[in-house]
Amino acid sequence: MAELVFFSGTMDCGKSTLALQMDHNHTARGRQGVILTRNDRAGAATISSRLGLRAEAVEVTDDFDFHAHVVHRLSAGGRVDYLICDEAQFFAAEQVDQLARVVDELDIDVYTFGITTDFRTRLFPGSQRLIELADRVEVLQVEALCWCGARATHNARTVGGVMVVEGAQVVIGDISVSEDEVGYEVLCRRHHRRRLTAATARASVLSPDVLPFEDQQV
Ligand SMILES: Nc1ncnc2c1ncn2[C@@H]1O[C@H](COP(=O)(O)OP(=O)(O)O)[C@@H](O)[C@H]1O
Ligand SMILES: Cc1cn([C@H]2C[C@H](O)[C@@H](COP(=O)(O)O)O2)c(=O)[nH]c1=O
Repeated sequence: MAELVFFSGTMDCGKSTLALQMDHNHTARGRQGVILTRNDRAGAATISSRLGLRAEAVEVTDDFDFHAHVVHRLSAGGRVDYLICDEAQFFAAEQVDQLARVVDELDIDVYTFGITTDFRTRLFPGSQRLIELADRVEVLQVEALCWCGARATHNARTVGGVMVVEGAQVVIGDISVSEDEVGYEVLCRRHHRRRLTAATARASVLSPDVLPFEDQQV
């Protein structure tokens, strides 16, 4: 029986790498799939991983209908055994419902990949609907780490290394960006709550006005 699976985690935990690996493994066994994504950092109609892998993909737009897209391919004589859907947090809730229809009515496996929460720790609409509808939610095994060494569970948005809490939900970006750019950093919940990024933690340790690092409740 086909299934709808949501592989989730923080930014930089290997989701796109896993998506490309899964596509490779299925293709190697003669299965035919379609890769789809929305707003990849590398540009439109592309899926990219920080390990250097990338592939062409179908770009999902606001008015894209997953069910209609697959039916169209099948009607044109194509074969579709599975869908790989990256950056699924950016999909609309209705689009996730369409993915569930693809699984249930067309018996096609749908593997989705995305971050669950935004820089304010709120669920993205696509992720929320996937958690509600998926047959399985899988948390990636490769753990991204907070600067303190604990497992990173949350995504912070930064400007010049300082965490910000105001702004649009969607701002395409990356970790490790230059000082003046909007970027992201993964943190444990404790440090996300305290808005303590690697840069601000370093600055507070270096400041003569604060207690030594180990004496602080960080
Ligand atoms: N130079 C490197 N050497 C080994 N692994 C790396 C390197 N750069 C990135 N990675 C791995 O790639 C992961 C990020 O993969 P990616 O698929 O881009 O993540 P995501 O899609 O979840 O944001 C990192 O967590 C790390 O494990
Ligand atoms: C937390 C957060 C992230 N984003 C964007 C930033 C990136 O373009 C993607 C995540 O990509 P990754 O492959 O998982 O690294 O999401 C955003 O728009 N808003 C946010 O709050």
